[in-house]
Amino acid sequence: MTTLTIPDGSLFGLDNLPYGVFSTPGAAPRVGVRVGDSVVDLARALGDDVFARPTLNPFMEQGHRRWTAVREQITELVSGDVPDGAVHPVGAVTLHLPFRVGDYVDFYASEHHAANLGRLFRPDAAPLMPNWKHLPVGYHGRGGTVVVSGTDIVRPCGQRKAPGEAAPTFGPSRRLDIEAEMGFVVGTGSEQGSPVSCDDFAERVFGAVIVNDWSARDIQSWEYVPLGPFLGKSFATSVSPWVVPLLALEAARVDTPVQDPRPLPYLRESRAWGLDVDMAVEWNGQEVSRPPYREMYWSPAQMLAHMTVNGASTRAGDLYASGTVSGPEKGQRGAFIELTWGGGEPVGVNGEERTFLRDGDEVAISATAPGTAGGRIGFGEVRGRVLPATGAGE
Ligand SMILES: O=C(O)/C=C/C(=O)CC(=O)CC(=O)O
Ligand SMILES: [Ca+2]
Ligand SMILES: [Mg+2]
Repeated sequence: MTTLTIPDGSLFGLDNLPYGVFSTPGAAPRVGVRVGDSVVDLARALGDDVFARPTLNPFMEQGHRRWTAVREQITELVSGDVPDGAVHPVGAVTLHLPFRVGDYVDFYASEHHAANLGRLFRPDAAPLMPNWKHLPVGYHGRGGTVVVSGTDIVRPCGQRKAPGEAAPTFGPSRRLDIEAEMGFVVGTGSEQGSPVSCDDFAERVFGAVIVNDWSARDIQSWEYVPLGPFLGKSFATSVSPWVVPLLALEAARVDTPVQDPRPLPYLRESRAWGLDVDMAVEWNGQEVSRPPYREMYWSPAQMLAHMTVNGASTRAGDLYASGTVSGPEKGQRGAFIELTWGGGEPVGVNGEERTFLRDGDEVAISATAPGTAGGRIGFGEVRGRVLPATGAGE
């Protein structure tokens, strides 16, 4: 038997217990839970084959009651002894995409981000569109290109047209950007024709991850009218490898900002699901921004209610992201297009003036929140490096 030790101040204490999918050399990927700097092999530790699978989906499909029971079982287990061979140092395992991604939706829930992008993309219009305070605006993204942290991102090619140019040219994006977001993973799906209410959010959603919605701004600004983001974003979306259960976020729950006008009844929550999550963005190892999730106007419960109010079904593994997290201050902006105001106000990164991403650049987004034990819990990070464009000439 092995006794687990949790370092003092660890962001992965017993009040966190995030799930991931890991492998050791020569063994198939399976579900693990992170405790301190260790990964506990749940199939071995709990003797349940639902965890001997390469994704969290089968476990998530078992539903909320089972998620609560397993969390209690794990707490008991790791407070005592864990069977030998069921514990691995986190540095010795490979972490995989933790769930099979179904549909992917991206919202636009930060008022600060939406207003800033409005000013940058549509300088002649009001910063916020008339619908923005009535519904959580979103678009359907591409679930098949969601990748786990650590996956390299090849610079996308596409049609680009700068404002002064008469016609588009084809080639590698010159304005490759990030978007720091939180993502929510549906655990138990819902039937077509059965909207999910705001108050059923915790029953349906298994947990949260950090998302980087890589965005090619030059491709985006040319293609997006009138149907919205398409190839400028669908080439890759990165997620962190640990899914923090919603059950671990009780102490992080806060009110959303005042919503005025009052939302329609289907968007009303008995108690708001704002989240007091602090995010940080590092560009080539230097922190450039600290986006505050608590500033998000729409809650993830409202997003789920909106996404299903027309009767659209959901499935285990569906992912929906919050939209870029930006606060009111400059140092709280979650995208480089905002941070550098369209590339016109470079930021200093390791002594260089930088605007958009260059080949070889690496971005890491991390997040923490208050835990139920009085300290903080961590989401880990989502990291990705930009590789040069391949295969496509101009
Ligand atoms: O305002 C626009 O035209 C575009 C906005 C975005 O690119 C943002 C988006 O993907 C949603 C978000 O992350 O907030
Ligand atoms: Ca986005
Ligand atoms: Mg994307």
